[in-house]
Amino acid sequence: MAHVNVFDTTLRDGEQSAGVNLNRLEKLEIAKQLERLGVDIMEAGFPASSQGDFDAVKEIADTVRGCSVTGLARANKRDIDIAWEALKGGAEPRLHIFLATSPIHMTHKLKKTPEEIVETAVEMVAYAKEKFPHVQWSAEDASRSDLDFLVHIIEKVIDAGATVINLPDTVGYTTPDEYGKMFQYVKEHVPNIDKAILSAHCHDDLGMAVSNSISAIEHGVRQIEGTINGIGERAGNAALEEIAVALQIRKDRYDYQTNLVLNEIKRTSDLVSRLTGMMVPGNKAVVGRNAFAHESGIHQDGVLKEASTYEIITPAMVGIDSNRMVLGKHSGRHAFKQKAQELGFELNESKLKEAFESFKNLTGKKKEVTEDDLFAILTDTQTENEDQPKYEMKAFQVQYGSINRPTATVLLTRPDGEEVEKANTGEGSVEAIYNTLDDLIDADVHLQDYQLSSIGKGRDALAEVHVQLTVNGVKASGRAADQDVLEASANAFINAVNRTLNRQYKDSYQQVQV
Ligand SMILES: CC(=O)SCCNC(=O)CCNC(=O)[C@H](O)C(C)(C)COP(=O)(O)OP(=O)(O)OC[C@H]1O[C@@H](n2cnc3c(N)ncnc32)[C@H](O)[C@@H]1OP(=O)(O)O
Ligand SMILES: CC(C)C(=O)C(=O)O
Ligand SMILES: [Mg+2]
Repeated sequence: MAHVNVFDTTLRDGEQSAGVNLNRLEKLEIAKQLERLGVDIMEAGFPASSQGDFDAVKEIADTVRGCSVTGLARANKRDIDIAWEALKGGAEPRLHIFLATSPIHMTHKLKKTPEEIVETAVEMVAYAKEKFPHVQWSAEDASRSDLDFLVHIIEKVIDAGATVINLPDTVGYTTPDEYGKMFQYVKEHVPNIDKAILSAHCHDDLGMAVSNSISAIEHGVRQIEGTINGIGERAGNAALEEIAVALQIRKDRYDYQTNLVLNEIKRTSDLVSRLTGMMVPGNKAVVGRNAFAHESGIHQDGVLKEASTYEIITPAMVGIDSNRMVLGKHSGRHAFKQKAQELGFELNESKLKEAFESFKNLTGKKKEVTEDDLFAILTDTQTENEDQPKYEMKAFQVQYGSINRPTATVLLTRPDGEEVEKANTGEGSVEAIYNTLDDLIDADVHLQDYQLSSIGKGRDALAEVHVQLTVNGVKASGRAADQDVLEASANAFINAVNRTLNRQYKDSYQQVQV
């Protein structure tokens, strides 16, 4: 199995993401985690670019011992000298010099001829080699460079002392096939290529950074550059966690290994996301919040029976505790039952059916059904005596305005099955409902206490109402939860009345039994 070095550039190219700015301590914290993750080389920054970056690179180089620390430099003596000052205390001082080789960059940006580019590259690699034991040279914009020019300059910089040759797809333009062939061509045509390790550095402008990187590995590259969470210039770099996990999961096809400690991936991703402020999209491969979440019933059922039906990566492999069953609009009975059991409810089939219907009903009204919502639904269903006669509200309507007295119309099924409807008014909407219910219920009912609270947060939180009533002189409490405050209020009232009916029913039942 061939070994592929992991070159992490989260702290350099990753920090080049628009809007990201890490201070020295933040960089150090990420560097320590990258060391735990097992990267072979970390690019800690661009020392000549600012005093802040110089200080951060120096501190990281002086601190980290588990891997090689490198820094970026343009092809000029000043950048190289400053980089040496920052990196010389490192365990294995390493410099990364870059110079563009594409016609577009040479002509318009550097304003140099190809010959001048070769001369500068050779001179600067040789200069760097006087200080650094390891020098990596990058042909910026290699994927848009002339292949024979690349072959020519690579041979020269290897002769000048470069031990790693990086051929970046700087603008994310290449395709897996084309990028692979470029490395193949270089391997076949550069006579001294065996003296250097080939490296790939891909950007994600066309969404192909990871595929391009893997193609490069298949064509002889033994160092892969990228960032955690794929952050980086423009659309970002190749996401290292995706490459490492792809190599592991598809080891049947890819005979390569890295030193990455895969179960440190999640922690590294969280840390980078928090400190850079670059949120990881929910659907991001390997580390996204939804990468191990299942909401649709068929998938949940499959995963509950055998996780590998819909999961190709185990959460534990990348340091995530477990998969998540998200109960929502697309969920089915199997997952609902499992969640109910997790929450401590043992429901019989008919109660499960009833609770499931209430849950599905709620998913039509609410974007996310939380555990608290489920608890409320399951408590209601579990504590409801299904065999007993009861009042049930079929429909209600409240007319409310600042001028007119609120009026409630309620359609109710009585315990004997008869449907009755009445309307009444009140000082407020809840009182109008309660006065109407009073008229419809065959008992002397008095409200003693009413409490309203919310289950969860947000505009779509459930309202929970607790009431204390006296029903024919007997104290009764009732509760109900609903997304609508008025519906919860009505149902809490009815629930309290039904509970006294249940008590009477039970008493009479027990008398018959005796
Ligand atoms: C593909 C990449 O990711 S490359 C890395 C990109 N990263 C960064 O640029 C982040 C840090 N950069 C910076 O802080 C600044 O750009 C600095 C400090 C490096 C330079 O700042 P300034 O001196 O103000 O120059 P500025 O950034 O405007 O222009 C870049 C100069 O470097 C030159 N240059 C670009 N690449 C190279 C190179 N590889 N070797 C030598 N010179 C280079 C440009 O031609 C230009 O030179 P000019 O001033 O003679 O026209
Ligand atoms: C500095 C180089 C390697 C780079 O980041 C790129 O070309 O994308
Ligand atoms: Mg880059």
